[in-house]
Amino acid sequence: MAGQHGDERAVRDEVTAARRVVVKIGSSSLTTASGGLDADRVDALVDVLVTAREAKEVVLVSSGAIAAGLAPLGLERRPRDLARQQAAASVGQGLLVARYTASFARHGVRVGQVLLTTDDVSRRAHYRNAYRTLDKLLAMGALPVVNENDTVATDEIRFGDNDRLAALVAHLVHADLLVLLSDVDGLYDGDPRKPGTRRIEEVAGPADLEGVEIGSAGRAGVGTGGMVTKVEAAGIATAAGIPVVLTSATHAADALAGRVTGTLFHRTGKRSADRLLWLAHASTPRGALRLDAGAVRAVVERRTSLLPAGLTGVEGHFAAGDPVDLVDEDGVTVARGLVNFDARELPRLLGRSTRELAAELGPAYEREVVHRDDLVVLR
Ligand SMILES: Nc1ncnc2c1ncn2[C@@H]1O[C@H](COP(=O)(O)OP(=O)(O)O)[C@@H](O)[C@H]1O
Ligand SMILES: N[C@@H](CCC(=O)OP(=O)(O)O)C(=O)O
Repeated sequence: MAGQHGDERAVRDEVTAARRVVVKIGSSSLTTASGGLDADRVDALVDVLVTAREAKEVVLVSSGAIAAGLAPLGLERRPRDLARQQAAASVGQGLLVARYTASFARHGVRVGQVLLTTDDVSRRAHYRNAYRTLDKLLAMGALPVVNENDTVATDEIRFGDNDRLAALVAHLVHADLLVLLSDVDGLYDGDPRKPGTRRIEEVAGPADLEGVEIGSAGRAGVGTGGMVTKVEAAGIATAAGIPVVLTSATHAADALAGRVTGTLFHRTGKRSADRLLWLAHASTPRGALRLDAGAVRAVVERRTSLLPAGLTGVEGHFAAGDPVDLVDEDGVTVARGLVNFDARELPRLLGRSTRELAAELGPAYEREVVHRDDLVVLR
């Protein structure tokens, strides 16, 4: 696929010119074979990021909290249960950030730790706040080090992998480039441990991924999603207008300087309305609202708010502000949105006009069930 696309040069130029970059590094690139953080590898990454900062603003999304916490807690491998993973993350996150703080301090650079959950990025007030904090850190010359807030995230609301988190952070901070660093130097057309597989140099769109065997985590055993989550993350970022370079940590300097390395994913879409990307990819629906055919047309085609008149059913236990799926009469999900009512309030509103409800129950009931600004169409 290399060189087949006429706009390759233009995309490479964009990569070189990127002013704000999100770099994500996986656990497998930060740990030693025997477990624990590898100070030399952290230092090597930090040196590259410090050089990149001469021309760009850099946000680092770093995994490694769980991996760093294993040895200090006497664990031989990554535990499967959430509670022990969270205990390891709690111990490891402190060690990880201490390591980055010391390593960046060699260059006089301050780091700021930012721990995010899915709620922080799918609810409007939290989203704005996360953006403001990251933007301010950059403006004040500090380097944000982002990770998921592993110790408080429950199974339902976890990202679980930092690849998708990195794609969403790239969108959140309005980055012009996402660099995913792993222990493998790009996307291969099959499991790179098998002889005969080849690195794919460019992915111009989903068609270039047909027939590619995208496998799970590698031999280090400390990573989570393998290539699957990296390709998903690249899909999210490129659809939102951000090109992605996927390569190994050892090629980080090349990637950041715009030299040809790893796999380059071209952007496939334009920058989308801010928070809605998070709503589609970061939130877990807490319930479902069933819509009649007229409401489906209004929401999907005319992009209007969802009113109680178009509702025919409610499922799940959710509170006002939670993400819910909007499903059609056949049960197919057509959109996702943040609902303005608790689940228990909705049954009495089904099929009623807002005017009728306001007259009967008071002006608070004149509001939309889901406002169009809080709604993302999924089909
Ligand atoms: N098609 C593929 N191309 C490249 N790597 C792949 C592919 N399929 C599976 N992998 C595996 O994915 C691993 C990277 O994922 P992971 O271990 O989760 O890394 P990280 O800790 O960097 O997030 C590689 O080491 C590789 O063995
Ligand atoms: N938040 C977790 C990250 C999990 C994760 O995505 O790991 P990886 O696949 O190595 O990027 C941690 O810090 O251990």
